[in-house]
Amino acid sequence: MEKPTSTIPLLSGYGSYFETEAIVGAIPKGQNNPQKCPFGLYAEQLSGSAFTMPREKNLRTWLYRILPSVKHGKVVAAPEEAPFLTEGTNLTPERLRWKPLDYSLFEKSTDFIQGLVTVGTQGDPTSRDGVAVHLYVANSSMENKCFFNSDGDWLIVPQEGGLRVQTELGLLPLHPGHIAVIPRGVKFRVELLDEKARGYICEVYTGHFELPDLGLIGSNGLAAPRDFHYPVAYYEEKEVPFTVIQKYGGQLFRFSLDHSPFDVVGWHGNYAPFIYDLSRFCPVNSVLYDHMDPSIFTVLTCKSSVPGLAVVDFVIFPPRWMTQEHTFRPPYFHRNCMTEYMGLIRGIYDAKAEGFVPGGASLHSMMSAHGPDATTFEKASHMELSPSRIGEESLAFMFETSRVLKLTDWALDPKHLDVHYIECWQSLKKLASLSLNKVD
Ligand SMILES: O=C(O)Cc1cc(O)ccc1O
Ligand SMILES: [Fe+2]
Repeated sequence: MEKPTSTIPLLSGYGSYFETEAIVGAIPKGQNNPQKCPFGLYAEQLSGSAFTMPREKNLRTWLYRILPSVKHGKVVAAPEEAPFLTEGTNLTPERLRWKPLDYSLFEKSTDFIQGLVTVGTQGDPTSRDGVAVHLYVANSSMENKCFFNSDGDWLIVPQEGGLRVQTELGLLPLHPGHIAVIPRGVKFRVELLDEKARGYICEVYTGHFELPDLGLIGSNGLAAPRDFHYPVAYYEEKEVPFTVIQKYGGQLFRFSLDHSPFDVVGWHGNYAPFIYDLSRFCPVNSVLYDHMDPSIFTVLTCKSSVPGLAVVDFVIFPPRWMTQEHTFRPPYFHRNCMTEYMGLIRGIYDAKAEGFVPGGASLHSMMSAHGPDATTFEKASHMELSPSRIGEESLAFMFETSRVLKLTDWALDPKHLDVHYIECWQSLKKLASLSLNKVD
């Protein structure tokens, strides 16, 4: 089922080496930094990995722009730019569930940066290791203002409202059901295509998001490299006062420009933002019996230095057929050494009959017991096991992290929580009656 596509031109191929020019000839031929660049452009390198990383992990892009990034005003602290973007300091192993972020959180006009709310953080962006979970809510576009994050990559999961993301490397359309990754350092601004927008963000301070290995699955399946789309070069030549917001070491700073920073006329390299349509995901699962671990649905991973241990995996629970025989089909009861933050883009999640609503979220931290609620357990224990379809209308996701999230005050405020969450398991009954076998 082909969906209407955006008119914004895009490049395709995860991890490819791209060359794109908004004006033919903007990229110098045969060398990166000639004495004089074509059309009087400035050459600037943006490095996403250390210069010396092995070739397969080496990330950098050459930008050919009207003015170099270095021409900007004095940097000043600007915590007021996003008052709810804070470090997490609270620890609790309790199972938590949140209501959807309220659009009236900010009464006035709120852009994507002003409407950021941190749920939890772990690690230290200044030692470049860790993870953070944020939410955003917005009702206005960023005007003559952009943002960049020195601390890591942002994986953005829109839940409501279409966005047009203008990046230094070009334009990206971003709609619910799709995701974007904006790598560390890339400047961007967010325009709203609808009246309001809301979503989730996973930030990694460590490394970068990448496609997971497929192991024995083979060379196809899950997210295919060709379904990742990158921007073509797109520039504006605007001499207007422009504000740049920078996140650096978890804190916000601001500086001004006298021109638009979206002035890159051509670029070549392999370090760039991208989008991915989650409906392109090709799920692989058990086709006979038992419930597989959710790692089978990993779209992108941010690896740690320990083989097989992710800093965070981005996992989805996509529309699919369930065919397992003599199997309890929803997620099992479990305790996990990883921490699971989940969100719902639309529909219903098969482990939770009610309460986990689109725009809401849940957190099951390291070793905290969780699983299907009592209603789901009852139903799935007795249902007839014919092939059944989790329909197009359902899409949940998980940020599964090896780090334990420290929560912000916002996240622990009962106003934002579903304070009755743990009641969903309390009516689980003892089903076994083993007293006959008891040895006195
Ligand atoms: O807790 C959850 O709902 C996420 C999850 C889903 C699943 O299918 C198996 C394990 C797991 O943690
Ligand atoms: Fe889980």
